[in-house]
Amino acid sequence: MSASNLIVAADISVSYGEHEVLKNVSLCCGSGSWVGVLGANGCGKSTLLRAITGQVPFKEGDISINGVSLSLDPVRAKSQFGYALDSSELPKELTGLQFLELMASIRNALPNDLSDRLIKAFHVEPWLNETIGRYSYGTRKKIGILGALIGNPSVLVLDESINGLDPMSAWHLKQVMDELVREGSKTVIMATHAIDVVYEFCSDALLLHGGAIVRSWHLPDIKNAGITQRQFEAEVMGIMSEASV
Ligand SMILES: Nc1ncnc2c1ncn2[C@@H]1O[C@H](COP(=O)(O)OP(=O)(O)OP(=O)(O)O)[C@@H](O)[C@H]1O
Repeated sequence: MSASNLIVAADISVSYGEHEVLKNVSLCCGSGSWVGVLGANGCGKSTLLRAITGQVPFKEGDISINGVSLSLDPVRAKSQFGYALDSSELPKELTGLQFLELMASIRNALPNDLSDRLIKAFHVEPWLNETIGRYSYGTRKKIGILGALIGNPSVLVLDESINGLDPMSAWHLKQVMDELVREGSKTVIMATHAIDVVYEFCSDALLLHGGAIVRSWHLPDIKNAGITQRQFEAEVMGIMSEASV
């Protein structure tokens, strides 16, 4: 990964009560990287993203976002990323437009070309003056993604954001994320079960199991070595089934 690390997690552990979900996890995501977090249901992918976004406390270690420590300066650290809110976390009583305006006011930002482009590409314009509670699952996902992009943050955190989008919207989202990371100044971290998307678009992949990162890949290296998507998928499945024994 790149020398300029926008997300650094050093030796963090996260528990819900007595249940320890992440154990001494460390990772670095450099600028210009798109990191896919893979793993079986319940392995802790969302928990890792919640720790990175300061929504669950971690024990030991630290997390820094764009060089700002979440423990020492949580407000400034949280201003460094855009997090695509889960459809269940969105304020149902606000219209889509009010939600986007709220995000813009929190981030002291104006709507930018990118949000305008995605609003059109996602075909959400007709919904912007409706309350979010009336949206379909996919439309709520789209508004969450649009909210994350407001203010042009250096770090984008996506939790299963492609899941539930119609194919055209998913295609636009992948293109936009690809363009953003290729510009070189951003990093995207994305929890997903879509191994095909990880193979095609991500620069790096991590596999979580048993509360730990059990394997990581730099995708350009494996592609240069001639490993196909099917072989990559088979390798991931092999490790997941071995790890489950
Ligand atoms: N708020 C919570 N309180 C208690 N336990 C929780 C909470 N959130 C998650 N867990 C537990 O933590 C573990 C990891 O959950 P998490 O949602 O991070 O997994 P995941 O890898 O994102 O799963 P999925 O692929 O199904 O989305 C699970 O055992 C889950 O039951």
